[in-house]
Amino acid sequence: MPERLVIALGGNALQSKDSAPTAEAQLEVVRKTASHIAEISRRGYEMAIVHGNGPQVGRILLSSETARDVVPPMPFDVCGAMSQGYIGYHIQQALKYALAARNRNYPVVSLTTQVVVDKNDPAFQNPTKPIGGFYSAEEARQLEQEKGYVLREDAGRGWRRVVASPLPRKIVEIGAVRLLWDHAIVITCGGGGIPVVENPDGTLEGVAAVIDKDFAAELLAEEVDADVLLILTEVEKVAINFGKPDEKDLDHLSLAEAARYAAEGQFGVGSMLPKVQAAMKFVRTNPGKRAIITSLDKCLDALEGKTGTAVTFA
Ligand SMILES: Nc1ncnc2c1ncn2[C@@H]1O[C@H](COP(=O)(O)OP(=O)(O)O)[C@@H](O)[C@H]1O
Ligand SMILES: NC(=O)OP(=O)(O)O
Repeated sequence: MPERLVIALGGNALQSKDSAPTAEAQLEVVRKTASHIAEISRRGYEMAIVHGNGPQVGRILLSSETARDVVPPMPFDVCGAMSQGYIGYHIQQALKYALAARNRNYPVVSLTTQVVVDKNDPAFQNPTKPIGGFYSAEEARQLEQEKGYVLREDAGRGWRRVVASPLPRKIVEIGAVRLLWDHAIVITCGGGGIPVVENPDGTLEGVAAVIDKDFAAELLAEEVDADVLLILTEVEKVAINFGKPDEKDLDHLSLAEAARYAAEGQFGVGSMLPKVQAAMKFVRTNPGKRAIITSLDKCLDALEGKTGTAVTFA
């Protein structure tokens, strides 16, 4: 049986820090990302792909709000759906090409995916998810006053708008993902999924939030009974004492070690911490399985156990 992967793609798989955040620049980065994913597919793994959307949904929202005198602004959930659509389109197009270059005529499909959140999730009272671009402290103050945004300093890189990031509870389209799994590479739960709440009468309603894509990928991995949750980001390994002279890369983290380091504050809140938490949840629920945190360009070596940080139950 081929190993089944759920791959979570981080920001660097979609955008480069060195270029303007245009659609064209994104497609160029996505083409490189797609060649890594196509190579994973060529080695015989089955997979679904989850991607982030923080920078993209923030910019769509800003465009929509800026043009409010000309066209009615799009609600937040619709902006999330738009980000899912265009990022999925880029990955779908680039991956088809990268697979064909390896003589793999394998279908790729991106699925507009809604993810149910709890409307009483405390995250709605405490926005934490950075979206869009960066501002100076002065611009941030001005935006807070003029537009009522909430902005926070983001890891020494500048100020960013933050929005609620509730936990994913249920993937609405999971039945479609399961049907598609045996026939295609499915791009799903993009941007963590379009956040919706369930009304008492069973109807769904979009809400203003951005779900963490690593947590959504974890839920998906549980739901499709994946063998591996593969979280791809900028760093090859999770470290302790990150950014300090005594920084130490970790090849392996047991659940107990991960919990201890997390309690010590070893993982960046809003960056590495959610990845480690997602990995912990996956192996807690599936004690025989593994989660891997590594960089995009090391993904194959990491799957073969040669690098990356493997998170396992024991
Ligand atoms: N303990 C740690 N070990 C490794 N990287 C860490 C650690 N704490 C924080 N980080 C940072 O977290 C980043 C990954 O988070 P982020 O960039 O938000 O993820 P994403 O790839 O999903 O966009 C790494 O590139 C690194 O800068
Ligand atoms: N939705 C989400 O987690 O996006 P980022 O990975 O871009 O923060």
